Amino acid sequence: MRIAIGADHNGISMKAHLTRWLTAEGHEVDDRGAHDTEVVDYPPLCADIGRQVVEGRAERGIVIGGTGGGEAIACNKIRGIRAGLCHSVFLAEISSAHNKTNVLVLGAKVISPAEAVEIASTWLTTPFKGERHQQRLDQIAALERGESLA
Ligand SMILES: O=C(CO)[C@H](O)[C@H](O)COP(=O)(O)O
Repeated sequence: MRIAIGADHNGISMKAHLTRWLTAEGHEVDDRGAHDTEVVDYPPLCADIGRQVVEGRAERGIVIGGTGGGEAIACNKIRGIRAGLCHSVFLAEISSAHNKTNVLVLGAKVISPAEAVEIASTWLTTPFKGERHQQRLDQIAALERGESLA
């Protein structure tokens, strides 16, 4: 799978760890930065990763921050992105099975690199369940288009 990965200054080392693992698993990884621990703002990075996905240059994206909360908010501002902040294997499973997330967000201050690998592995391999969950994704897409569901 083609995966675009990015991290702010808090996630550099976790990004390197995940990139090594993803590459060893046979994925094609595009490391979009940051490339050092100089303090950076994460919204431009989130926008870049999101656009890589919605414009088809990557099938999935992974973004790493300190906690990942702001990164998830920023990624979800990009039309077509469904970003899930997952700090457990269970959340990663539901994020793929129910939410069909196309960006995984992680917090390097919250989980270990080994946990990040387990979470990413589950997120990448869990299939979307469709059915009633597709109906909800359709409703989210309508919200994104500015439609009122009420
Ligand atoms: O996780 C994050 C947002 O949710 C960021 O990584 C975090 O807010 C960056 O903060 P700082 O510049 O103090 O390292």
